[in-house]
Amino acid sequence: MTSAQIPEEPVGVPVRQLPPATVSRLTLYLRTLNGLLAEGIDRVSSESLAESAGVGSANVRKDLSYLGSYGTRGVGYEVGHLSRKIAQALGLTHEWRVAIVGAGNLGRALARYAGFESRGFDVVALLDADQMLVGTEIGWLRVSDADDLETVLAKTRANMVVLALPGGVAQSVCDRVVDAGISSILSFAPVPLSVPEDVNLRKVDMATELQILAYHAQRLQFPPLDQTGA
Ligand SMILES: NC(=O)c1ccc[n+]([C@@H]2O[C@H](COP(=O)([O-])OP(=O)(O)OC[C@H]3O[C@@H](n4cnc5c(N)ncnc54)[C@H](O)[C@@H]3O)[C@@H](O)[C@H]2O)c1
Repeated sequence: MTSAQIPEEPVGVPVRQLPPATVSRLTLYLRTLNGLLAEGIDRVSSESLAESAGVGSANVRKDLSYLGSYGTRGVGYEVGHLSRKIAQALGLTHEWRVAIVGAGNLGRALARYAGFESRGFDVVALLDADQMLVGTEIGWLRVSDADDLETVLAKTRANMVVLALPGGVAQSVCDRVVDAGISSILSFAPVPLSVPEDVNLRKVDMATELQILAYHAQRLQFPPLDQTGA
């Protein structure tokens, strides 16, 4: 069966539970595929998809097989079909409406970033507790009062929340967000947060990422003795 003959999955329902590394790579493939679509290219081989996404071609074939997509030898994958399939598996065919809580340096930068919309995320609200910020315009958003969190989330039909708050208030705001019925939360706060099991919480920790990078940089600079032949 060619990829073009594979029946469509119901919108937004992943074919099966995907390994986390596959989910990360799918986002890379999707970016590449969307670039190809924009250039009017309608076929891609697993090798060139692998190369442009910066992963191995065996990874590509394995990852795409989870979605039921097996390219045709010598013909490759149909770009439009594959991009829709990945978007479905990643849940990107849903309407994601993002509210950012905390309009400080980070929240403002995120709110002004124009790249979310093209990736399927509509930033619909920006909230802060500082009355000097409430009512000011940042990008195309007016900062709402964090006291009105529940009302703003309901009014804007937000279904995803980004916490760009100081650590000290993050848990209490997170609890309110969860009580308001939000089950997808991305936190930048430098503290562990607890949420109920049915809530997806992702944490972005740049300092940890930098530490990991430092570790790898150090290994490159000072390779272990057995690799130098010494
Ligand atoms: N994870 C990362 O990679 C990363 C990188 C940078 C910053 N951070 C963290 O992100 C958070 C935000 O960073 P920042 O530089 O924007 O800080 P900031 O101090 O500039 O902004 C924080 C904002 O939160 C608001 N706030 C405080 N309490 C609130 C509440 N109860 N409800 C709503 N708003 C409230 C403040 O008024 C302020 O505007 C910090 O916790 C910081 O440590 C994380």
